[in-house]
Amino acid sequence: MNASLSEARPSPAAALRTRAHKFGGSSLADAGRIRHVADLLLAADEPGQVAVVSAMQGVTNALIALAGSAAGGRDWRPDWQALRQRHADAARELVGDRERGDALQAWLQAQFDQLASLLQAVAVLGTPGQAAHERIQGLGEVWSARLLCSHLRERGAEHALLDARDVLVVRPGELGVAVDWPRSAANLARWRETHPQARVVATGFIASGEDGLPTVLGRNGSDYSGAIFAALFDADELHIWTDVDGVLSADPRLVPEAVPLPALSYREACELAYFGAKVIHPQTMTPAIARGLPILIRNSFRPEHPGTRIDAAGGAGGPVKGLTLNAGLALVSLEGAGLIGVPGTAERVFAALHAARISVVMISQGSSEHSICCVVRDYEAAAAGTALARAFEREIAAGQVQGVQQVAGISVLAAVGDGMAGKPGVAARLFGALARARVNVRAIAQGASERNISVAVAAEDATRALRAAHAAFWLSAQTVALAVIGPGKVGAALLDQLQAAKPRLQREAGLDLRLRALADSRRLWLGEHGADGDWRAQLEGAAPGDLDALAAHLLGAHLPHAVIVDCSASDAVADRYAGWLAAGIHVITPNKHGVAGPLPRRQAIDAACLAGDARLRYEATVGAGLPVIQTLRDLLDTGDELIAVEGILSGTLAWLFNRYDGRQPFSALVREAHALGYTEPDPRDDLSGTDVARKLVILAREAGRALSLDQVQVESLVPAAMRHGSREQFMAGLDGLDGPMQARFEQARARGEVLRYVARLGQDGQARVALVALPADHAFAHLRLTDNIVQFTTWRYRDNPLIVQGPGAGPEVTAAGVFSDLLRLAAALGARL
Ligand SMILES: NC(=O)C1=CN([C@@H]2O[C@H](COP(=O)(O)OP(=O)(O)OC[C@H]3O[C@@H](n4cnc5c(N)ncnc54)[C@H](O)[C@@H]3O)[C@@H](O)[C@H]2O)C=CC1
Ligand SMILES: N[C@@H](CC=O)C(=O)O
Repeated sequence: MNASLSEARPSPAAALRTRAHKFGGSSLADAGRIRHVADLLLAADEPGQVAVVSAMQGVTNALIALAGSAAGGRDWRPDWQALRQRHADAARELVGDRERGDALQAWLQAQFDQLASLLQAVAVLGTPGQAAHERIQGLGEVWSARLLCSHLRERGAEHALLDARDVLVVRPGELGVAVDWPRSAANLARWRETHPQARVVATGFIASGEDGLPTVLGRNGSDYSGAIFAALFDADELHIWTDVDGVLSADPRLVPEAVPLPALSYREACELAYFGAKVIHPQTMTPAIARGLPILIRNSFRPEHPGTRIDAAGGAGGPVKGLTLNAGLALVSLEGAGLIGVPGTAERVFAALHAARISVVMISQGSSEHSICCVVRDYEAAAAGTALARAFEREIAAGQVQGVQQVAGISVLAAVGDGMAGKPGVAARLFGALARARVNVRAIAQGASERNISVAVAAEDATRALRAAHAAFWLSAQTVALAVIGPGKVGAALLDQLQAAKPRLQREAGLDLRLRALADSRRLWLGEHGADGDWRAQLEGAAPGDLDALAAHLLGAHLPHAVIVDCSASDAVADRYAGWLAAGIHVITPNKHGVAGPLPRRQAIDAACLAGDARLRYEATVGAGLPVIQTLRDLLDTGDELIAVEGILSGTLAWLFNRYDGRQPFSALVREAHALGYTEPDPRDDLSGTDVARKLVILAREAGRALSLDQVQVESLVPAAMRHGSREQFMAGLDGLDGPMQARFEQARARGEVLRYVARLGQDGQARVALVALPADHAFAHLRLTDNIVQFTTWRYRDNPLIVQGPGAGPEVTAAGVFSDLLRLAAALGARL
């Protein structure tokens, strides 16, 4: 707040003669803000200074409302009184000197009395009339300029006060008011004779018409005044002070990650402004562009921020500087064989729209000339349709044109940047991002200047489209809306890993993994901005909820990408994958029920993936964090042929038989494995061989074999009597395993062999998982802890199988496998990984 203008952006002092400043209403909201503006002006090291001001925040609207009340016969006095009081209070705070203060209060009272007289006249007439309306609207600037100037003088400054109505002459033009430059310059020269001060405060927004009556410059008029006075005073720079850090890369209400742009060319600024960037109006720039005058957009609340510099060069940057979104539009199109190769069609379309006084936002015509379409404002679509139907009445009647189609609810997304010109791949990047965000493009336009690519999309997709495009051009992180189901052992480890990695991923990979939903078997937590902080606490306070709500919440976020990570072992959750994928939600899981489940379910899942762009990743289902599936996929994708798979696919069973030496009960080891998080939630899934069989099914299916779980020969280690009942009952009766296991162990030992639970998928299609006794020097006899080993015998690796080996169970390694899947997916979605 204390930084001065010159500290904020040093200018070559020797070269600088005059700097123009324009302060918007938010910079002059109250006495405190006006004082701050004075601080900035007084601290500026500039020989000449012109400060052009808007009315205090909200005052112009209040004046328009007062005129409306008076014209409508309503009592305007309370609002008039409130406005008077607001200015009187500000004056009291800004001017402490009794004499000056009294003079200012008297001047204000006279101003408000004049306003009251005007309002009385309006009330009598029942309409303000154009002249009175313009006079009333522009009073706010007269008052704010006087307040600022009086305050500056109170602080010893010598600022002159310029009422723009005494100098600036404008006339109505096709594109708004046009300046009468010669007359205005002559008026200024005359005014200067009596006001030679180097520093001036001038009113924005207002001017005189050619008839000498007060008038206003229209929307964004104060910015325009800033540029006009900058030109009239022959300033070197125009600083437009507002309440944001310059022109942002996108509307921050739609893209909270939008970033301030350091530099723009005039053309880029015009394109962005035209398509909705609110900071600067193109008209504002015309006097500046004509003189090559740099415009700086700066934040009066943060003067130390450099803001955005707009000049002819535009500065460096990526191919796309910013994105805008124009809402409330409609598509109007004309289609038919009667348009092909007929000269003058476009002319007739635009002549008809011009005659109906409809402004065209965007135009698109394919080279086949079979159709031509325009985007117009929603509220003008019906009139546009009627105008075109009338213009092509003959062709429509003859069936050469199929009538006029209208589609409401359209938004236009525009990517803008001088750097797009001549750079291949920019459009591809934009359209790729939109495709991955599931956004359908209705129409496209790109001018030959290649400075703007505009796409028409359905309004409901617009925010998602904008965010996807924003991330695609590295203007912000690639944002992924994430839900985690099943924060048990693996899920909790994953969530902790995600939380720890989040800042680094955001910083280094431009990836924002935003946790927006969490569900376990009892509770559902849904969040708006991501569970930054303690996810355990979020879940703790959560209520029951269903997974439909979770999916709807993810999709409703307008974030480009939605991912569900299922870390449950639930069959019911896996049953939803196909639906989620079809809805465009990516799924990542270590849960085997989806990919190893019944064939029809798996086929539905695969079909959903094929039909859309959503992906399913499940590396951790086999081998936890080991790259088992990826290895097999790479072999097959490069043309190899799977002959057989053999290995130890259960971390739990590997650990149990690596550890079991007959001296301690087998059941004690099972309890330990369960506590260490190696086993399935129900350890019978491991001991029965079902978990291993599922993994074999997953690998077989990966190789294109339609294997089902019931086709796998499975040897269960769970005695028949212990197969039913709850998990708790099973765990309580675990000792029942000890006798049979001890016996098998002793038999093997007597032969010098070891026990290992081995899975095998043969060339003949036979799939078998069983406990086998192996010679003590067998490769499978020398594994450690939870090590899995998977031997792929393929056509290329037929003499010596390719082996993947390493820890195959445990929450941390499994979570890491799931996380890697998520990052690979994010990379495919456009993150810099
Ligand atoms: N532990 C390991 O080493 C490995 C585990 N996996 C798989 O990871 C998954 C998770 O295993 P753990 O974390 O050990 O299990 P866990 O029992 O610790 O956690 C399961 C979580 O799922 C939740 N859940 C269960 N049914 C649900 C439902 N219908 N809706 C929502 N949430 C539900 C539970 O509330 C719990 O939070 C399993 O599918 C397992 O096969 C895969 C590879 C290795
Ligand atoms: N319980 C399983 C966990 C991984 O799938 C195992 O032990 O391998």
